[in-house]
Amino acid sequence: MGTEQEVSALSLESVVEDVLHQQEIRLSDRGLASRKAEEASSRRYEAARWLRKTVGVVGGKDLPAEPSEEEFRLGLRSGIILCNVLNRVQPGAVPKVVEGPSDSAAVPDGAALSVFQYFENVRNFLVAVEEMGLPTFEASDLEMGGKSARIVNSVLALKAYSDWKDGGGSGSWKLGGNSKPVTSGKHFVRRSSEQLFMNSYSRATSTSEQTSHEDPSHDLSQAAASGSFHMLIRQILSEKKQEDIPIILESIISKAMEEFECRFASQNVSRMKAEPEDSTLCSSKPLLEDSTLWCSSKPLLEDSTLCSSKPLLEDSTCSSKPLLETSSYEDFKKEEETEEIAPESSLEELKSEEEMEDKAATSSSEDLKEEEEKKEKEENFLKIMATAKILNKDLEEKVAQNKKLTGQILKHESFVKRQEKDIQELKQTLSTTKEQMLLLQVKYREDFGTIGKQMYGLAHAASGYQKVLEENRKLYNQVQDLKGNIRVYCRVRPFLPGQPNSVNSVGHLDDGSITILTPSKNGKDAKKSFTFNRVFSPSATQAEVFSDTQPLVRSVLDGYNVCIFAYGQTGSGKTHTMSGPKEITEEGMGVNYRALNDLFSISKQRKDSISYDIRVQMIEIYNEQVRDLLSTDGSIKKLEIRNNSSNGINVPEANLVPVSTTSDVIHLMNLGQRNRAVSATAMNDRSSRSHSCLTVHIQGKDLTSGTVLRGCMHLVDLAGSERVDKSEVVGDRLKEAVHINKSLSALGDVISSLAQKSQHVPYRNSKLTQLLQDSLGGQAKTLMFVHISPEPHATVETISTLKFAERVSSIELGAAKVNKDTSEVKELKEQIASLKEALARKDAEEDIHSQSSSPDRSGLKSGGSSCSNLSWQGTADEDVEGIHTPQRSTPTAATNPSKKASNGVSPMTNRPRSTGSQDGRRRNVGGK
Ligand SMILES: Nc1ncnc2c1ncn2[C@@H]1O[C@H](COP(=O)(O)OP(=O)(O)OP(=O)(O)O)[C@@H](O)[C@H]1O
Repeated sequence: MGTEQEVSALSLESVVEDVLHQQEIRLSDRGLASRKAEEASSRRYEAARWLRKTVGVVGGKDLPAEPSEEEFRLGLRSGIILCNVLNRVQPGAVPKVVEGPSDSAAVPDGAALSVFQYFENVRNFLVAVEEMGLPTFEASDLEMGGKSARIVNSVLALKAYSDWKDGGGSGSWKLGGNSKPVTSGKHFVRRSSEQLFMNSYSRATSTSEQTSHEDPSHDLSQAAASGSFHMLIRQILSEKKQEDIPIILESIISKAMEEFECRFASQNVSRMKAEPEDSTLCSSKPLLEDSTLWCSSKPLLEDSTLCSSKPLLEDSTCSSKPLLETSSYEDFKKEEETEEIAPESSLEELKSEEEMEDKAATSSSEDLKEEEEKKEKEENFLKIMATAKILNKDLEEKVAQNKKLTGQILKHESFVKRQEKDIQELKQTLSTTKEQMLLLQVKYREDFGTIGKQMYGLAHAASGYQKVLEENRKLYNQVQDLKGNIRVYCRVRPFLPGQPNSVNSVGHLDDGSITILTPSKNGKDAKKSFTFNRVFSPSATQAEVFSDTQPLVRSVLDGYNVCIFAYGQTGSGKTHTMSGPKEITEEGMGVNYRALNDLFSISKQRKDSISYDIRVQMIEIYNEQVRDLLSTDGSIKKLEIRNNSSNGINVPEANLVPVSTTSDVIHLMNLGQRNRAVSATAMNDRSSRSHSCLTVHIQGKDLTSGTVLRGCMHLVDLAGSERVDKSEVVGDRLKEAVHINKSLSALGDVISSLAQKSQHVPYRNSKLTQLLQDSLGGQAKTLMFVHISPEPHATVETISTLKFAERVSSIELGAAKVNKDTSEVKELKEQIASLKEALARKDAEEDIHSQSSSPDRSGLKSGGSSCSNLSWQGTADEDVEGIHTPQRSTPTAATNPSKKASNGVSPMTNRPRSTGSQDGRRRNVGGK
């Protein structure tokens, strides 16, 4: 509200100020102001000189002879000079003059007590002067600058009165030359002097508390007098309601306008009525003219409504007080008449009147000017009216705007109400939604519970499915085991660095089959496909290769015999698969290392239930000689292979080294590699010139039952078959190649026999077949890695190799059996052994006894020996098929002439051996 009030007040004030300012500018344009100033100065000097002359120095301070307006005002401010001079003129007029300090400068102007006392003086002076019927002024005129004119007038009137009195006081005294009897009482209708003073005083000390807000026009007059129009408007509006402001402002303006119009009308009437007596009225009342002029130059601020602040104006011009004061032209006329019927004037007075008339005549031109000025003032007034109308219009517009704003506020209010209603509805919806959410949560929880149960069932079913799958796999393996098929994995070597690799003999390859291309052939001969248990591409890693081998390796710990052997053409990657590259890295480690590491970790896992003893042998068959690769004394001993060993060790003379860590294995492998016969050939710069065999012997004792499990694993890296024309070997290398090829050929024969389920299997045709007899024809689990090279020039050997592998994979060995000795079997074995020993001892004793009693019996004995030998020979015969050829040869040659034929020459003789071999195998199984 404050801002709007201020704006309204300011706009109103600015309009008024603007008009006043324009008026002043016009006045100054005509030099009126300067003229008035000159006139005022001369009158002031006159008054000052008279005062000085009459009272001299009063209150310790002299009044200058020609004081400035300020000096004049300040000089009389204490009222002492005024009271003194009045007492001189009219002794006793002011009974008590309050004297101030001798030096008024010593007391600050603002000292409250002094000021109050001074007001007392001034008040007394003004009352007295009023009583004398002389012109007065207002106490506040002494306080404010620019207000000395009325003081001067009053002083000069007193002077005139004094002069009149000094002149004898005859006749009636008249201000300005017109006789005016002091004793005749009041010559002008006026309010009481007390009221006059109080009005003056109240304005001088007016505060906001003293201002009535009930009547805006009154406030207007008050404020205009105090010069704080802006403050007033603000004050009026401060306590009003927003919607009342335009109405109040409108009321102020309309009152102002009414006042203007009234005044304007009054002025016109006044002028019209004054015109016939213009010469007398105007010429005889210079003071009145001044006042009129002053009054009309301040139409708004100091108009008739503000008359209370202009006693002089009230006194002199009724026309300026049409509303509040009762003075009017009629009154004025009456007074004039009263004056006219006053006591007769003296001759001098008449003279003076004549002079005045003359003066009036001479000043007629000035009157004309005055008339023009008045007209101009009227025009100005009309302009002010127009401005006021514009202001009114502005106000009306503002009222309209206010109404519009009020409408908008109402709209907003209804909008806010709607919003509140919406919010309530939303809150309702929210609470409903919350409830629904809670219900949903409960339902979801239930659903989740149900889903959880179902999931659990599914998981159970899934695990069951996994179990079934596992079972299937087991069953498949069991079928494989029962059939005793030799597993065959095929691995294709990648092209070696620097080799031309644009043409590849391997056409197609997947997990279980491989197709070899023969570009030289056409038609269906150009492609040959083979199927194996597993086919590894050239990119297969060592780890991938081993992962498929791992289950087989682990079965050693369960008491099975396992044989893994690498077969292939020279340079096809056999050594790489079994041992790894020349520089062994963790990723490059071959099956040998990985298998042993795996055995170690499993045995550690089972250490609480089974105690394992792991030992290794490493031998090679070089030029048909068995050599110990773990020999540390540098001597290469020729070793024998025995297949009837009860402890499963076929080469008992070879070093059997216990191992328990990977580093042990690495150490042994390095030793074996160093001892192995390796040479560079045209096909392979590090060609193995021997078959090497790493044999792992494991014995596990069940810590609970005492059952002993024995497993044996042969990890064989065969020497590569080579076409000597291609390998370009001569001398020792050629001899090696011949032996290698011969042993591989013997292996091929054994495989063929086994594949054809021949009754005779020629194991003893080579050391290699003798060594692998248990694995190829026994209860072992056997895996062959068949290696091929991708080079096209090796295609013939590749196809031949793969055909051989196919034959191997068709071999059915029968179910592998666990080498498990229960304690009862052990006992029985021991009993058999002791009985055999006892029988042998008895036989020996009997032999000695019969030889000593009868020489003929020696031949019988020999025959008996032969039987017994037969009996032994049966075992020996097994040895013939197996290992103990030297032991076997002597008794066989001596006791069984057909033995020679049994060396694979005659199928007839071969059959019982073969059966014996099969029986031996069975016995061996029984023995185990
Ligand atoms: N899978 C393979 N990845 C990378 N290189 C291989 C792979 N197989 C073999 N080689 C490399 O081929 C070369 C011949 O391999 P390796 O010596 O193992 O053949 P081999 O069949 O043992 O030969 P030989 O019968 O003459 O002893 C070696 O340099 C070997 O590192």
